[in-house]
Amino acid sequence: MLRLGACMGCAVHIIEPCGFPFSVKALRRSAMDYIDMVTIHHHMDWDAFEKWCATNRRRIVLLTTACSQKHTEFTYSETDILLVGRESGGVTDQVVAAADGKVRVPMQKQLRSLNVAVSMAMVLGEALRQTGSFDTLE
Ligand SMILES: C[S@@+](CC[C@H](N)C(=O)[O-])C[C@H]1O[C@@H](n2cnc3c(N)ncnc32)[C@H](O)[C@@H]1O
Repeated sequence: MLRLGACMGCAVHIIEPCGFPFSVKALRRSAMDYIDMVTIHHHMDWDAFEKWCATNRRRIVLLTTACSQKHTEFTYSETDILLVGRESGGVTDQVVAAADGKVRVPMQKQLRSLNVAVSMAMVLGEALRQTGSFDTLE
């Protein structure tokens, strides 16, 4: 995800409690030198993240299998925050309630879900395409 953010020029927000020990050292191990090329916002809890979004007038667009809106039928803005849940447990009801929009990547009916990074890459790709942001990349 950090590599995706670095390559696409998108900031990454990490909200505690996250599913892995957060430290620059640990992130550097997995994201290698890409970590120096991505802006990381680290929020101590959900309330802090929501406050940041309100202060910075950001819309929260939740990626979830539990909605009917296809990710290709949603209209994105450049300042949207695309939010994914935990690999293990998804998101809480509080997070679902706070989302300004929800999108689902269509899948084969009998399967449960994509993984976090793959679903994010697909939705981010559509958002970047719609907002013309790919034009600013090489
Ligand atoms: C592995 S899934 C979580 C599975 C978890 N057991 C659940 O029931 O939510 C991790 C995250 O990836 C995202 N995700 C996975 N597949 C998706 C899809 N088809 N459409 C939208 N988001 C998806 C969601 O944000 C989800 O919270």
